[in-house]
Amino acid sequence: MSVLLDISQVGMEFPTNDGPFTALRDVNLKIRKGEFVSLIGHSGCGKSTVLNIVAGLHRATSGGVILDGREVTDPGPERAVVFQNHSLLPWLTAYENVELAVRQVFGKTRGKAEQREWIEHNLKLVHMEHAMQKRPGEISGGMKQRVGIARALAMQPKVLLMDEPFGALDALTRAHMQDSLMEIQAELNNTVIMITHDVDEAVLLSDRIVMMTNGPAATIGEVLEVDLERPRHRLELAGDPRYNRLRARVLKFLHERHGGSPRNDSTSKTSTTRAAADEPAVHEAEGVESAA
Ligand SMILES: Nc1ncnc2c1ncn2[C@@H]1O[C@H](COP(=O)(O)OP(=O)(O)OP(=O)(O)O)[C@@H](O)[C@H]1O
Repeated sequence: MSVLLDISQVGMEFPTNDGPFTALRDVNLKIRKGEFVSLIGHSGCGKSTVLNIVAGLHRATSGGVILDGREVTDPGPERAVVFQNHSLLPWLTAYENVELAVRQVFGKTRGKAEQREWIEHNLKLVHMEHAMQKRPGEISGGMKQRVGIARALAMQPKVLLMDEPFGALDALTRAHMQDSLMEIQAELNNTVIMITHDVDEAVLLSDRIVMMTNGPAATIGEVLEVDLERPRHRLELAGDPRYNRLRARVLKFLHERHGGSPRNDSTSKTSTTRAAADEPAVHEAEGVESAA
């Protein structure tokens, strides 16, 4: 499989009142088409900065990002972003929020009826067909995130960027959303980069988990291949020793090598000690280049 997204030697310095602050240094990652990659690391290590650079919202101060052969210099519809807080326009219905994005991307190439069909199709994908005419103020947090995901999918992006998309949801809603995302992924095979603080979420959803070191000058510490077959079912995986080894590997990185603890408390359930017995495939940062 060929590389779709190439993050190469990315560094980021922010100007501050105390002089330049180096948030990222030498971030290298190649992502293949159809891959689902999670970024995990302690709060403030630079995950959102990486995502924002890929989105074109920030310009890296060194290195750069190539998407499908073109350098990323500014935001564009081929890189749709789903934020933690839905970012829907409150005065528009769910349908109209998706319509806005569809018009932006397909306004000139698809007729009105075709656009309507496409909007409805994407709202159906996220199980929101029953609430298409509701405004964000009239639906739950999980439903708002579903609309945000429908809006992003409807743009048919080359890469879908998700910044803690389920971080503000309760555990049960979050689990439903993860299952929905896996279903959608099975159907569409999108290329996804998702930031998460939840180790279970990372293992359940990802093909690879990219673990970032603490800042300043954060970089990629390790990359873990999640070679669990799909479809994945959370209940079956809970008793699967491979799942637990992968989970423990991420926890080990977060707790032992880099101190502190991730924000999401679902990470505190399993001890890290079993990871050593039969280590899953882990690449040190340098190995990322050759792995891709
Ligand atoms: N515009 C900015 N100016 C100065 N420093 C910044 C700016 N944006 C981010 N930073 C700093 O860069 C570092 C990385 O921030 P970033 O938001 O990318 O981390 P994160 O891993 O996404 O954090 P969290 O998990 O808490 O969302 C932090 O130390 C942050 O304070």
